[in-house]
Amino acid sequence: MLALNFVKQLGQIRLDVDLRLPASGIIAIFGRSGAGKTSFINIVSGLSKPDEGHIAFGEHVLCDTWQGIHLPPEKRRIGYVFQDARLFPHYTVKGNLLYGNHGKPDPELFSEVVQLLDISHLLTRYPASLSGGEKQRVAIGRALLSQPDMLLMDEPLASLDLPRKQELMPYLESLAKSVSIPVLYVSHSLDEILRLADHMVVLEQGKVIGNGALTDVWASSVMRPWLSAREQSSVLQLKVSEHHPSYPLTQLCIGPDLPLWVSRVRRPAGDMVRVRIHANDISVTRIKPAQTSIRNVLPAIVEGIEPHQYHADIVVIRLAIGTSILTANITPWAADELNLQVGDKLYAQIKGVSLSQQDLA
Ligand SMILES: Nc1ncnc2c1ncn2[C@@H]1O[C@H](COP(=O)(O)OP(=O)(O)OP(=O)(O)O)[C@@H](O)[C@H]1O
Repeated sequence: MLALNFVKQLGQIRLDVDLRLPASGIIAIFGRSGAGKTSFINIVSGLSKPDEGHIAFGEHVLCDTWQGIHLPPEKRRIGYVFQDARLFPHYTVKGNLLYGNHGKPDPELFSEVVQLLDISHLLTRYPASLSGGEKQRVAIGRALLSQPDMLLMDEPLASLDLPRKQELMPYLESLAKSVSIPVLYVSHSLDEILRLADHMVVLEQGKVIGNGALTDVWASSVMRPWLSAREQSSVLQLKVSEHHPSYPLTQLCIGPDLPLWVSRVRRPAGDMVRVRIHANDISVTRIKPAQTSIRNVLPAIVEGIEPHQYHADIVVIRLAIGTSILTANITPWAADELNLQVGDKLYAQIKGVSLSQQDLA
């Protein structure tokens, strides 16, 4: 477990953090510009000192202002990937990768990292001849080869144009699936976070206003101001049940005896996949429709009904389906005509389910 408890005055803003974070997986640090994200990870890395605080990874205390402990960055066993790759221009890619190991890495780890990031063909090249995405892959490789206990990534895609972002994303997705250390990943891109993170921390004006599993934070009211009506969605982690024998479809399990059919995924039964269901893609009906083209018509119970905070033409319905909660956007007219009440039993028709590109067959 990563225990972070510190305060630091940053001009007008007081950064005030008290968190216990998981010991592995990608932990997104999200918030507006100026919320304190970079200051937060600079304190974890040791580049900056808190006014007061205690930071420990398991038994390893990195900082304790009361005991006078403040390990310098190089003693913290932390890998850091910045927005710009910051490679040494006079070293080849291989030289850059070996920098943190005094030229002698574990050969097995070296080939694993080179393979993960697909950089074997770049090893003899110099940074000046690499694209922005390739440079970032090398920077990530260098950080991993230093065998850190923790990785900090501060907007690693921010300086790249869209095609380069798309080029790097599959490597980050592979990294996300393979890391066994915590990765603190600063970003203000919700798309990136949805594709990569397991856990999410939301900062506002230096304070932690959201912290937990990504699916829980995503469903919480904390995220409302960031999502337009079109982007409002539920994010669920569901188990693969089976693949359709005739059609390119896969059945996921959204609850006991509740199948959710999605485009075919490339994972075997039993694996978990993350899906996103937009609130605008769910409609509700009191009677189970017969002979509909929509494959996913599921029994649901109304858990909540509230007007949309920012859109007068939308009513947000929270639906319990199996063990999941989904939100649906409907018009106030439809809500009145259906005379919806909390506790009502309905059918939810789900028109679309998005999956990550990596999960699709
Ligand atoms: N050493 C400092 N002295 C005074 N103010 C500071 C200091 N460092 C940061 N700040 C202020 O603290 C706030 C948080 O800055 P920080 O860079 O951590 O935010 P951020 O969330 O990473 O923003 P961005 O997304 O724009 O990078 C900003 O208002 C910044 O101006």
